[in-house]
Amino acid sequence: MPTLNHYTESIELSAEWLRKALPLMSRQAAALHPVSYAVWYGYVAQRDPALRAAVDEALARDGRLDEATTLALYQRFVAGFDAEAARRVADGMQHLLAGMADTAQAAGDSTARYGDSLARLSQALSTESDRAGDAVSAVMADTQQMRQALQSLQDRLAANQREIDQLRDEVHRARRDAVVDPLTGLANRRGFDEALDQCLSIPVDPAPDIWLLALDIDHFKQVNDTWGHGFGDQVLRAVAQLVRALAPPEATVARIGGEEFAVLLPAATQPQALALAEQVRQRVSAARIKRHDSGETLARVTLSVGLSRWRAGESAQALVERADQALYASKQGGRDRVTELPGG
Ligand SMILES: Nc1nc2c(ncn2[C@@H]2O[C@H](COP(=O)(O)OP(=O)(O)OP(=O)(O)O)[C@@H](O)[C@H]2O)c(=O)[nH]1
Repeated sequence: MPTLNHYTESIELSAEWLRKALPLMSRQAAALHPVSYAVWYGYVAQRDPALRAAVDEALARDGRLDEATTLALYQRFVAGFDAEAARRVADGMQHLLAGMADTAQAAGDSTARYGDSLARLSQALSTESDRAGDAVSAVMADTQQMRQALQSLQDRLAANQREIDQLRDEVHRARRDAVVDPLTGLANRRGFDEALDQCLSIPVDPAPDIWLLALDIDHFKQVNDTWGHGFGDQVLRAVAQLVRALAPPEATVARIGGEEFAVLLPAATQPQALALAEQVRQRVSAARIKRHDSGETLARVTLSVGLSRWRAGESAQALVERADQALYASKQGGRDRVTELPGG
C-alpha cells in the first residue's frame, strides 16, 4: 500500500508524472485538488496495478471521475495506513516504558530504604562519635539528592507513559477509521476484505456454509441527477441502515463501492441466505425515503442482489467475482431481483 515515504521518485521523474497527470486530471469532473492529484499521480506512475485497473474501470463506466469516485479511489488505494505496524510500535514502546518505570520505582524504593537505615545508623552513632556521625550525615545528604533525582525520573516516565497511552488511542482510532466507511458507518472495502480473508482462513470443522450477498442500488445515477448528490448520500445511509438491521449480528455488512454493498454471512444455510437477500430487496423497494430538507417523498429505490456460496478452497476474489456475476445477472434480468447462479 503506498504511503508518503514511498514516493521516492527523482525530481525529473516526478515532473514527468506531473506533465502526464495534469491533462488527465483536467478532463475529470473532480476538482483539481491534492486528493485527485494523488490518484492521478499513482495512475500515471503505475505505482499500483489495482489502482490503475480501478481507474480504468471507473472511466469505462462513467466516462469521467467525479468527486465521490475520486475520493473513494484515494481512500482505497492511496491513503494506505499500515495500522498494524503502528500498533506494534506503540505497544512495544509502552512495554518498554512500563519496564523502565518499574525499574525506576524499584530503585527509588531501595534508595528510600537505604536512606532510612542510614538515618537510624546516624542516630545511633551520633551519641558515640561525632566524626562518624558527620560522615553518615554526608552520605545521607547524597542519598537525599539521589532520591530526588529518581523521583523526577519517575515523574518524567509517568508523563511519557501518559503520552504513549494517548498515542495508542490515536492509533486505535486511526485503525478504526481505516476500515469504516464514514458516510454509512458500515465497514468499507478494506474492512470487508479483511473480514472476508479472516472468515476464509479460520479452519472450522465441519466447515459452515459461507455466503456472500452483493447488492447494488438500481439506477443510482438517476437518483443523484434528479435529487442531488446530498440526497443520494441520504439514500445510501438509509439503505445501509436497513441492510444492517436485517442482517444477523455475526454478518459483516459493508459499503464496498459507491452504491454497492456486500453482506458476508459466515455461517448460513442456502434458504437463510436467500431469505435475507429477498427480505432486503423487498424492504428497500417498499421503503419511501423522505428528503430531510423539504420532506418530499422519493418514489422508489430498488436493489439488485447477487448471491454466492463459498466453495472449499476457493479464493476470496473468486467468491466475490461469482457474487458479482450473479448481481450482473439480476441487473440484466431487469433489476429489483435476487439471483443465485446455478451451483451457488
Ligand atoms: N451521492 C453519492 N453518489 C455516489 C457516491 N459514490 C458513487 N456515487 C454515484 O453512483 C452512481 C453510480 O452509477 P452507475 O454505476 O452508472 O450505476 P447506476 O446508475 O446505479 O445504474 P445500474 O447500477 O446499472 O442500475 C454514479 O453517478 C456515482 O457518481 C456517493 O458516495 N454518494
